[in-house]
Amino acid sequence: MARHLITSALPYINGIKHLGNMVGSMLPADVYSRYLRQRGHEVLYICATDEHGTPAELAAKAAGQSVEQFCAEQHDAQKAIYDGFALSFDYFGRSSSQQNREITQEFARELKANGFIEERAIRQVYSVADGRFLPDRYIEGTCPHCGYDKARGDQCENCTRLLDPTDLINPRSAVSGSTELEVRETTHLFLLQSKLADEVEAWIEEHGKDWPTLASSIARKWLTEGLNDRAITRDLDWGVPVPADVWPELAAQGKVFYVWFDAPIEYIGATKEWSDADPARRDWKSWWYEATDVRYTEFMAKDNVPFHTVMFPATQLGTRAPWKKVDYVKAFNWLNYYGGKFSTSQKHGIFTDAALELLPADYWRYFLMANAPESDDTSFSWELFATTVNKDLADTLGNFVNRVLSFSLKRFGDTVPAGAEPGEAEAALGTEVAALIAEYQAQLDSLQFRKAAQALRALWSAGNVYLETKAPWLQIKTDEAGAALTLRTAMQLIHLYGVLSAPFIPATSAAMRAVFASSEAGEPGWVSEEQATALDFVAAGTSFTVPPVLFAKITEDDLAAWRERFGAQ
Ligand SMILES: Nc1ncnc2c1ncn2[C@@H]1O[C@H](COP(=O)(O)OP(=O)(O)OP(=O)(O)O)[C@@H](O)[C@H]1O
Ligand SMILES: [Zn+2]
Repeated sequence: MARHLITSALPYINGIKHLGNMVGSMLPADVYSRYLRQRGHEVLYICATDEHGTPAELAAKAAGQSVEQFCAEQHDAQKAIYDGFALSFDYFGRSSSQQNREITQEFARELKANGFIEERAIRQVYSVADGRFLPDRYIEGTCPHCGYDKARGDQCENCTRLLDPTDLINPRSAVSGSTELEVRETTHLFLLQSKLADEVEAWIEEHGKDWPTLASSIARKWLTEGLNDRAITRDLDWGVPVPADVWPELAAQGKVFYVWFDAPIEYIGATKEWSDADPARRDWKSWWYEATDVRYTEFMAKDNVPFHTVMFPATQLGTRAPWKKVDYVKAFNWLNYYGGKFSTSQKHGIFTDAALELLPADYWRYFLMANAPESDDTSFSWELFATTVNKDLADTLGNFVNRVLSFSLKRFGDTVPAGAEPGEAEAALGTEVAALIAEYQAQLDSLQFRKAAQALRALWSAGNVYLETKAPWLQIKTDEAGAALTLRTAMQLIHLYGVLSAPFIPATSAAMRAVFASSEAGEPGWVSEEQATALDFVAAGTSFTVPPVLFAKITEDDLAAWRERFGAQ
């Protein structure tokens, strides 16, 4: 069995994430990790908070905290929410860790030794009032093309033209509003990506063949536009310092690496954090270095694709060391919320903390994955959310479980009833279920999450159709043994659902498995085709309990209140 390394794009530290972040990176990675573990694979799912950069510094300042304190608190706050969403990280690290600092510096040393880093003097805008150089996006002014007066130094969001800060009319600092700006010379390290362009292209040709179109097309577009040399350091207080043994002068000036240089390296850094927490049993290097038996899958939304398919591989290739590179890039489009993209800075949409206040994680997990923005941008609407929850989760799954168990309890007591031997209907059901499981597996193996959710729903529906056809509430009047068989068979499905639904709705799945006294505690395994066809998981005579309602229906009143609270128009 292959070992599976899985990472999801690092959530930035500047605040609580929204449902767009959740479905565009961490949640699908979790579903996939859970699925692979259930299939018996060795899985390492790594994520971390991305903590460096100017936005973190400014957010800390706004909160009246030191940046270290701010990041530590925000990391814990995000981690608590991810626990609430049942994200099964093997490790959730921090890009500001000592481990990441050391590995990032080592990458830079190797790139320098191989001739891929060089010092260049550049002219950059300095704000006298703020006492700092301003990154392009922190300079605002009037767009020379369209006259929009809040254009940023890197881009005008009104006409989308790319800008240089010196293009702006009446430039001012976005930090303080000061117009006392000067252009000063400063020296930075440049990663000579142009020297690596051919190699990266050849690597993508060879390894990107099976990537989904969204990932490979963005990577190719980026290459066609040309891989330029990039400044990989900044004049900031907060970041991985430039190593003094190689660049004593720059280190003395307090230069740090640019956040996009150290963030992907944190996938490795966080793996070392994981390993250092239990060094006797964990070996980070075996996952990353000469790791030919590892299959590495990355999850992210489309804006992160260039960094993961082009820039990070270029960085890895430039070290000339056998670092594990990505095998499969699962990229997502945007989840939108009424009139635009979910946005942290604009506080637009539903945030993960608020979502958990409304409903348990499984409601969100299922809805988000069943409607994941896989082939296109997708819009969240409260109506779609309510319909999905009410139809799929409450009616098709929850009601099935409750109906079967309550009726059986009433007529046959609290153990799985014996009754007649399985007949034709049960054989047909077993065959159908086995085929649906094969479909479900195939979709999960190819990371098609919407289709996988459809296959799962089809499995739940098959149980309902069987129950409606056999109608044990009528059967019992004339054929008690037959009614018992129907209920016993339906109970096999409840156990089966408890196993197969676990990647999507882990808590509810555990509740379904716990219905039967015979089920083993802990994470479930998977089912073979023979087991699925035989539908013989829980023996007659096993005691069971009727769980509380698995999914409550969303009412019109709930909807009205939520639309109002979350500004849905
Ligand atoms: N609306 C969205 N739909 C799907 N994925 C998203 C969405 N917004 C962000 N992502 C993804 O979430 C992951 C974490 O992103 P990050 O924490 O950097 O936030 P972000 O991209 O800055 O989002 P925002 O602009 O809302 O702050 C990234 O892979 C990013 O591409
Ligand atoms: Zn403009």
